[in-house]
Amino acid sequence: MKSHKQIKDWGLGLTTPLIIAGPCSAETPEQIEQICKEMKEENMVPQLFRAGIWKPRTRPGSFEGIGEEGLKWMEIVRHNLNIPITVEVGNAAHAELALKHNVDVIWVGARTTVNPFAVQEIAEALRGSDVPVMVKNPMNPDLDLWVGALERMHAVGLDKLAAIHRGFSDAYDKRFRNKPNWSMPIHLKRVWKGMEVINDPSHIAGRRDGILEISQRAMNFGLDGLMIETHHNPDKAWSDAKQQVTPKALKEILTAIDFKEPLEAMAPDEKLQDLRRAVDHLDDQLLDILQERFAVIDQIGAHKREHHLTVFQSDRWKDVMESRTKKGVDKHLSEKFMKELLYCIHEESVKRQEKQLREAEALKK
Ligand SMILES: C=C(O[C@@H]1C=C(C(=O)O)C=C[C@H]1O)C(=O)O
Repeated sequence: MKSHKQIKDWGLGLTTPLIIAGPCSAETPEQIEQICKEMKEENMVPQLFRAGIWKPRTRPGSFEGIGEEGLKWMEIVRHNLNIPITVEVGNAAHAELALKHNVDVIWVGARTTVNPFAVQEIAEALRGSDVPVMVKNPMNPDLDLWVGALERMHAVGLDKLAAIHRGFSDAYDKRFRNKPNWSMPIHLKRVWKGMEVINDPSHIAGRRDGILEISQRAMNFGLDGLMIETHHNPDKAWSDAKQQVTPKALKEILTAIDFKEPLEAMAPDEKLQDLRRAVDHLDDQLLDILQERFAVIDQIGAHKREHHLTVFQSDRWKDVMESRTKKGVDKHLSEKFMKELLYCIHEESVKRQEKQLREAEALKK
């Protein structure tokens, strides 16, 4: 897999869990100054200060960001708090301006990640610089698109990379502003070894009282940091008012989180090794059972071929689904898990039987 530099090797003195905080948008020099002041007073200076300078808005008419002027205020923050700064870029012009103002870390937003043209344009604009780039997940849960955006950065020589999980747009589930998909960062870490994923609970929850819970879950899953929108007067913020927290509330949230240790960093103890051996053994049994089940499925397939029957049998399938789901639920397995598992098994069954049919037909010819 592509080699990249992890957050600790970006040369900015950052460590994980990386805490990034700052307002959704830079609004005025006074606003930025006040946030810094309260961060200092609360002894809650993050490792990296964020602010949106250009805001991609769903509909025209809302605040679209202060523009280049805000970058000058950000440079003052760096001086004032003595920490690096990060802003979002959405096109090549933004990227060039960010470099001109020595922004320490650049991030690509979800609405940009979905567009490979825009991502490529940004990558080209950053070519030759050594700036670290964090890529937010695309709006839709498409792992390849996310990985692809990171690859585009890597291909122009940018090797200080990280990802941000900010959740995914969902038409129906309105419990979140952007629904988290915890498997997605785990898959990303699997396909790109060592890729760190920061979590953005502000955009996932969409409301400040949901931030702690989402942050805790992100830490439970082993994500590598948090980006939390912070404003001295959240209710009066020019964008994302509902999801921003004060520096004081940020401190309370961070104090309440139980930060977990990544297990990879230490050797598993005896107890854990024993339990894992038990899991290994059970998985072997599970595979034997599956092998047996598919052997019977193949026999049913042969029977269907002889008797000219279709592979998919809806009444039987409905019965299998309902009875197994109920049995699973009685054994404290979730209904969702049971259905997903059974769908998966059934799909494989009908594919195998259909393949048998195709092969038999090919032999006849
Ligand atoms: C095995 C069969 O073929 C298909 C596979 C099923 C399964 O995996 O349990 C059930 C119904 C069919 O759609 C069958 O007809 O019994």
